[in-house]
Amino acid sequence: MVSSLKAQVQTKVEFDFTGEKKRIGILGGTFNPPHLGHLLIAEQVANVLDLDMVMFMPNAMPPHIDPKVALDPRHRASMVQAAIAGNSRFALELLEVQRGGKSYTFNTMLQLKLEHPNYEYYFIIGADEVNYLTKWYRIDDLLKLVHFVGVNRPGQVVRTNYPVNFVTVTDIGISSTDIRQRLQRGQSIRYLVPDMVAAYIFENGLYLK
Ligand SMILES: Nc1ncnc2c1ncn2[C@@H]1O[C@H](COP(=O)(O)OP(=O)(O)OP(=O)(O)O)[C@@H](O)[C@H]1O
Ligand SMILES: O=C(O)c1ccc[n+]([C@@H]2O[C@H](COP(=O)([O-])O)[C@@H](O)[C@H]2O)c1
Repeated sequence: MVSSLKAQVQTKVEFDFTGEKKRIGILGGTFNPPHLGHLLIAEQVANVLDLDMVMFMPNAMPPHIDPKVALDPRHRASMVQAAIAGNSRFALELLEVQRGGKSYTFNTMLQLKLEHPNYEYYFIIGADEVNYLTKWYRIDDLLKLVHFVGVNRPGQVVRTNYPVNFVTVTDIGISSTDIRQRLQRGQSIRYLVPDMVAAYIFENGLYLK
């Protein structure tokens, strides 16, 4: 599968010849802004699945979201960097931000899989996104590149025929939408996001209108 798709990769690929095997979680997101729900699901999935790392991967342009709603990717990436600071198992993956344009996960994972053929990738998604997989770009091909890991999200009942491995995490009803709305109303976001993310938001005057 991977070799037959090599020709489709437009971007520069750096191959990994070490042959090292790793179990890598990917938490892709718009992170507009990142919040404690993201950190919690990454931590708990990493523990249950014994992952070596979880890469937090902000998208450039979310494929199916109004791009006007999402902040500049550089701000979102900076906030992710602030959010994951201090956790040695978490890292920032900038591939989509650097590539720019619409961030289709198939294109991204194809490139990562070519670079690291010995890594097993576990793509973590919340229950809302599990229900949406039918709409993802080249979903059947993507399923050959990654294992999907679904997690529960309050208010979301999962219905899917796709092969998703479910990990039960502590229910946490935080969303970026709610945080943006609180900021617009002048309400506190303390304890919803890490302090460093709140500081970044206030220093840069984000989400005020
Ligand atoms: N509280 C949560 N519980 C479980 N999964 C979550 C939670 N928050 C986000 N996720 C999952 O994390 C991934 C990235 O989420 P995203 O950055 O879009 O945040 P969001 O809170 O869903 O944002 P928005 O409210 O703007 O849609 C998605 O797969 C999403 O389902
Ligand atoms: O590739 C697709 O078609 C696709 C469609 C919807 C979402 N995604 C990815 O799923 C992740 C979570 O998306 P979101 O919109 O909930 O932030 C993020 O990495 C998106 O780029 C990918």
